[in-house]
Amino acid sequence: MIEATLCFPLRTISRGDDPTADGDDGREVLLIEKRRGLGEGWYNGPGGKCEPGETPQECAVRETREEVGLDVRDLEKAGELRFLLDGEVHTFCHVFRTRSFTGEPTPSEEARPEWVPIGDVPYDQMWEDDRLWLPGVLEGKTVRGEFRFEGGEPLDEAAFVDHDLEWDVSF
Ligand SMILES: Nc1nc2c([nH]c(=O)n2[C@H]2C[C@H](O)[C@@H](COP(=O)(O)OP(=O)(O)OP(=O)(O)O)O2)c(=O)[nH]1
Repeated sequence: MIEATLCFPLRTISRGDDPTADGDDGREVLLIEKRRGLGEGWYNGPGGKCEPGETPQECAVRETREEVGLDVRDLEKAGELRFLLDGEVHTFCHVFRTRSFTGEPTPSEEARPEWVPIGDVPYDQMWEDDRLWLPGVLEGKTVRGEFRFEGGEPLDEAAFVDHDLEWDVSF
């Protein structure tokens, strides 16, 4: 089983009197367009696999720095997601969010970062399950989820079959 993390940096920008502004109140999330590996070509949060001896928080901080050059702090645990492939746990993913960071998002070989208004998150260019749990995570909720895929490796080519979700959990 792979242990992995995702980190969603959040900010609120001032939109002044912009009449075209939608209902996000200027709230944005830093997404990446993944340039290689699992989920290549899709949008996601920064993140990746935990290294031996590393806590999930340490992993999320390291991956965010490596992928987009942002130093995140004060991570808040927002979710635990289990991805099953053909009945076996394939990946256990810890999800974090934070409003504390320093640095400027910078592209790397792995990722192209982009601030996205939370009402414009491109769910049609993301893992199929993300539309089920990410909106709640971006609204400040906590979630525990299980997502079942079938069809063999790699996970990002398997078919998403069904899921269970529990909201407002404590970690
Ligand atoms: N949003 C979202 N993320 C997912 C899903 N399934 C899944 O593995 N992930 C995440 C967990 C990890 O952060 C990431 C995959 O790990 P990774 O980025 O290290 O994978 P990789 O193959 O590129 O690995 P590497 O060689 O670069 O270390 O994708 C999903 O359904 N939705």
